[in-house]
Amino acid sequence: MKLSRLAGGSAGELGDIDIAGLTADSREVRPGFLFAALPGVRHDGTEFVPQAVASGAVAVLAGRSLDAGVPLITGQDPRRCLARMAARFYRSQPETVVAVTGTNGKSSIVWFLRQIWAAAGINAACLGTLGVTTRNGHYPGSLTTPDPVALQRRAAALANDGVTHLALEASSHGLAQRRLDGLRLAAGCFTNLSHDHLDYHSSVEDYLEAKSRLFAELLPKGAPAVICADSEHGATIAGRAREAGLRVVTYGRSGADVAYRVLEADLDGQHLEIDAAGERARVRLPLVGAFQAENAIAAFTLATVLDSGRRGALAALAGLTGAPGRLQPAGRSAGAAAFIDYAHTPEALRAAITALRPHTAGRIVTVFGCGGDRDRAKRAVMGRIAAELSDVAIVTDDNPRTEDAAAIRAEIMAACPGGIEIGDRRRAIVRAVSMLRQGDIALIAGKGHETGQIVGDQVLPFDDLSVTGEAMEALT
Ligand SMILES: CC(=O)N[C@H]1[C@@H](OP(=O)(O)OP(=O)(O)OC[C@H]2O[C@@H](n3ccc(=O)[nH]c3=O)[C@H](O)[C@@H]2O)O[C@H](CO)[C@@H](O)[C@@H]1O[C@H](C)C(=O)N[C@@H](C)C(=O)N[C@H](CCC(=O)O)C(=O)O
Ligand SMILES: Nc1ncnc2c1ncn2[C@@H]1O[C@H](COP(=O)(O)OP(=O)(O)OP(=O)(O)O)[C@@H](O)[C@H]1O
Ligand SMILES: N[C@H](CCC[C@H](N)C(=O)O)C(=O)O
Ligand SMILES: [Mg+2]
Repeated sequence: MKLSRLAGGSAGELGDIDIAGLTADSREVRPGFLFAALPGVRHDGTEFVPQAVASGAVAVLAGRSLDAGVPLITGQDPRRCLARMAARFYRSQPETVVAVTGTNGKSSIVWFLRQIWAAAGINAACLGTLGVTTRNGHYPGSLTTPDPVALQRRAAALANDGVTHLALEASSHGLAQRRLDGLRLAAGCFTNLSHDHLDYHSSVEDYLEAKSRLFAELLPKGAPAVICADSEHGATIAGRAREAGLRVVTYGRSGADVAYRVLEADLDGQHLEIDAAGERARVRLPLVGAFQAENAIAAFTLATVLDSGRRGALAALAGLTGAPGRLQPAGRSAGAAAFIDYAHTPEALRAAITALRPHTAGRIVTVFGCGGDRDRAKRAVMGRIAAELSDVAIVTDDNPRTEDAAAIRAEIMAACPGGIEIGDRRRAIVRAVSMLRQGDIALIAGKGHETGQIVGDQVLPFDDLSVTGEAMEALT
């Protein structure tokens, strides 16, 4: 593609060069590429311009003027320019793209929405922490919201494969770093906001600001903003959405547009009563836990506010398959049950333990830890929540990464009175399961679908689901 077209006409007389690809990483530059020199957390990408040019970059995008020795495009917001260039470069995207943001629930909602669409015969995909899922299969990914070049490349590949509907996760990093700024969005969803990533965002306000970009800046006027009415920050986001000319739609126990209540719950699912568009319906959701009902209702609201019929969407709820690692059953024996869950934030841990409480007359034994090289402030809070809400709390290792695992556990233990410390995750799980008596539940939290444990720079194979399942089988 010609540089002038790629730049949206802003490259002036230098725009006749052909651009073969684009990247923000000098190590990935190939001959004929445009290199985007972006300001980062650790480096300023302009440091790498000489290296990029030496590797064959024929144009540079930067936030300020500099002597690159090749045509230079400057923009005040180079991350946004890169996202838009990537969209022009890869050209297509699925017709309907929905972005879901919030601290918790994103992966679950996009996972459910894809299934509701698929049940209506739509060729749909979802993209996020769990990777990309289409009707043809599942492709693992690494980031929740990929960088804009990878994201636009993927969106185009999906569209070229006939995918018309895409539900994707908009992480706060992704929104702050403009990774989604090249997409044409049809609707947005806000779930909730609670303590997370305060190592990256300077304050809760800054974190909320990143999330609100989806509504204030990215969605086109008139698009639906689907917001959880039960969330503390829902009203703030709804205000921002209205100011931006969006159509606010709320869901939840107190939702104005889609309201629901749980009538009955057991270890295999729950009966919901749903009020939407002046009609009341009952559905059996084959998933456990209050937060899963909330996420399923979010997906139902998104589907119906766009183009899916209400009746089909209700029927699809009854057939939903849970997202891997989200309150996923991991075995039942001797009258006890075990679940694994991806709760790695304080509110998620609270939601997971609270979700299981109505399902047991017995005790809840919680196994959890905290990841290294991540927000330290959440460790004590998670310790307190686990101690308060569970009957037994076992503190173990999550992904220590480059930190000292014992030091992470000590920060949790300091706020987890009565907690039992077992660093080795397998031993912690086996111990938790061995404590179970008739009616008890074990909750193995923090790693959900992950299949490795990150220790230093190594990823050691580890899977909560199979370790817990084996321990449950051995329980008599
Ligand atoms: C903290 C964070 O979000 N970092 C992202 C950020 O990197 P950075 O600001 O640290 O980059 P940097 O190292 O300072 O370098 C600045 C620039 O120079 C470039 N560079 C760097 C070195 C070099 O040799 N050559 C070169 O060109 C880098 O590619 C970058 O563009 O910008 C990079 C490129 O634009 C991203 O790839 C990188 O994501 C890294 C991989 C990452 O791990 N991000 C995680 C924390 C993340 O985004 N997580 C979210 C949230 C998940 C959740 O909600 O739980 C996600 O969406 O997954
Ligand atoms: N609606 C919700 N309210 C509160 N907690 C929730 C909700 N949905 C999910 N959770 C908790 O958050 C965990 C992660 O859920 P999910 O993967 O759907 O969220 P996410 O926003 O994609 O998270 P991440 O940012 O880590 O990708 C769940 O395992 C559960 O513990
Ligand atoms: N996307 C999140 C996942 C955290 C998962 C948890 N197991 C941990 O390692 O803290 C992160 O990278 O912060
Ligand atoms: Mg996710």
